[in-house]
Amino acid sequence: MNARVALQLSGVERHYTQGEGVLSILKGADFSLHGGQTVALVAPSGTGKSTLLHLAGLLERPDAGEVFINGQSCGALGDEQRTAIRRNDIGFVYQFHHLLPEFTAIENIMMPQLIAGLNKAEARERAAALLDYMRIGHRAEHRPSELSGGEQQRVAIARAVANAPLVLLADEPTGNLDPETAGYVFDALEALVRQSGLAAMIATHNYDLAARMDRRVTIEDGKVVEL
Ligand SMILES: Nc1ncnc2c1ncn2[C@@H]1O[C@H](COP(=O)(O)OP(=O)(O)OP(=O)(O)O)[C@@H](O)[C@H]1O
Repeated sequence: MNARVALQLSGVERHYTQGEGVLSILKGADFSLHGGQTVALVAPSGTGKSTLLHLAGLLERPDAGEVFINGQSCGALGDEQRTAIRRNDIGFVYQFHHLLPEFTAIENIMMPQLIAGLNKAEARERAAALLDYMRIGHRAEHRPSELSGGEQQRVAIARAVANAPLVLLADEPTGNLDPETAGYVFDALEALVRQSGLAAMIATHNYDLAARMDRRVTIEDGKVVEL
């Protein structure tokens, strides 16, 4: 295993104001994840899984504490630098694929690479390789509406890793799939993580899938706890 710490949260706090009161979701959460490692985030609804993923993915800023990506402290960085890290080092997969409906599967995977500055030929070549790796090369020219749920999620995973991120964050990536489809989408995700050495944190309510990951954590009293 790659011993590099790809993602670290240190003393992270997140509080939301709700009317007159304050809802404290994270209260000094510590967590770290190495390259090549998978961790399942399994916690009851409303305990802060999405909040944790958003903070780890630099989509939100913590009220206190620090998020490190590949050893770099991100709190003091400006929005532009955070966006650059998010674009280059972090991949996201959501429960619903969020693919662009008017573009084909391969174009959806090319998009983040073009934004990152690759030329079209390079982006297409990598997108095609990822589609093959996810065993959906034959669906490259189809639009999302012409793909099954499992195929859409595999395209979304390929898109998330198109720029070879260090960290993959997934929020219920198989949540809207039947168990069998969820199983093979997860197989593809797992193979990709092993092969690429990225660090993956996957929020899931599926205990069978969680059991297959290297680690399992939950959120208890605003802290990240190993299971
Ligand atoms: N912007 C916000 N303002 C106020 N409260 C918020 C905000 N975002 C989240 N919350 C609250 O914080 C709590 C944690 O939300 P979060 O979405 O992180 O939970 P979750 O564990 O991902 O839940 P689920 O499994 O249902 O998706 C919830 O009670 C939610 O209502």
